[in-house]
Amino acid sequence: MSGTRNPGTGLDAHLLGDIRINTPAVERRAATLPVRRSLKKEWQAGWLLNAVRCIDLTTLSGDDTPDRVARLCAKARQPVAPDLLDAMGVQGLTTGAVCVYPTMVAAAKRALGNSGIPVASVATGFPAGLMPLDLRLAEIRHAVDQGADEIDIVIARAHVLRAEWSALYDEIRAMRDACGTARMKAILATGDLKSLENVARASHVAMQAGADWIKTSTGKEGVNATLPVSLVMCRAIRDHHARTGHKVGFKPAGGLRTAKDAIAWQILMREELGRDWLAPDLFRIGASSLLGDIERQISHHVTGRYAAGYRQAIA
Ligand SMILES: O=C[C@H](O)COP(=O)(O)O
Repeated sequence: MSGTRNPGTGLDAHLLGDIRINTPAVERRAATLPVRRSLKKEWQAGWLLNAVRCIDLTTLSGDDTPDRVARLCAKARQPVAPDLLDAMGVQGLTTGAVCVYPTMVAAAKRALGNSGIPVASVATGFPAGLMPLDLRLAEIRHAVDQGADEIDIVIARAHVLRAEWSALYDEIRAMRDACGTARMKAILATGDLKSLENVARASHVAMQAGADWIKTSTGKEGVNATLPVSLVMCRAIRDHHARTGHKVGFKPAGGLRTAKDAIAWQILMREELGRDWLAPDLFRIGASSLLGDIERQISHHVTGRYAAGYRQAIA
């Protein structure tokens, strides 16, 4: 990530109290986003390649093993078949990061070697976050000791649902301190937060507490990333930038499976936040099974036909 980090601010309770969301207007605007730009074919391929470099290629399963993580890392290093990239004149394409559980960080670091691809680790009792705070902080420190470059924390949803904003702020601030030089993504688990107002409030608290990115979901909630929720989070990011001058990144995650999804979310970034938010330092897509469809579409762009599924064995 280039540039300075978001240092956060004090907790601004007034701002939280003033938040009002016009839900029908948000839903209408979100519905227009996927159809907003009719992309020329060449541009579509460019947007798909950009999506690849912004993917946090993820495995967060109970049956993860170091071997599976090593295979995922091989895919992160070479996310699209070299012949397709050659045909498009593209070199050195990698995913934005790989994202794993803390016990898999060492295996990911080994497999990624000197590729420069960051390892992101979930922590703080992912996905529910229902562990004592000292254990959640210890888990962050463990992941950082293992070599994690980025930490994806989960917030305690109860603090949002009970409007305990200073407790939420203090916890996230302590997590940011425990991360040290590792960049911190704050997962809001928006599917658990009950209202778009709560999504906006939690976004602001996380940014005020120093989150480097705010992220929609763990992938384990009943409802994961949606465009309306993402729109509300992006507007909170825009507002934070206008107030403080600091740019916070955005990471939609959970349920993003198709090349169409990848393009819709990039249009959202472009329309609501601008070009700066289309690069991996400010935009990541958390996904375990998106890359396969993107590669299929790229293959179709280059060869005029869809490749067989076995060519995109992972992700
Ligand atoms: O952070 C990433 C998510 O856990 C991925 O969710 P997914 O498996 O639905 O792509």
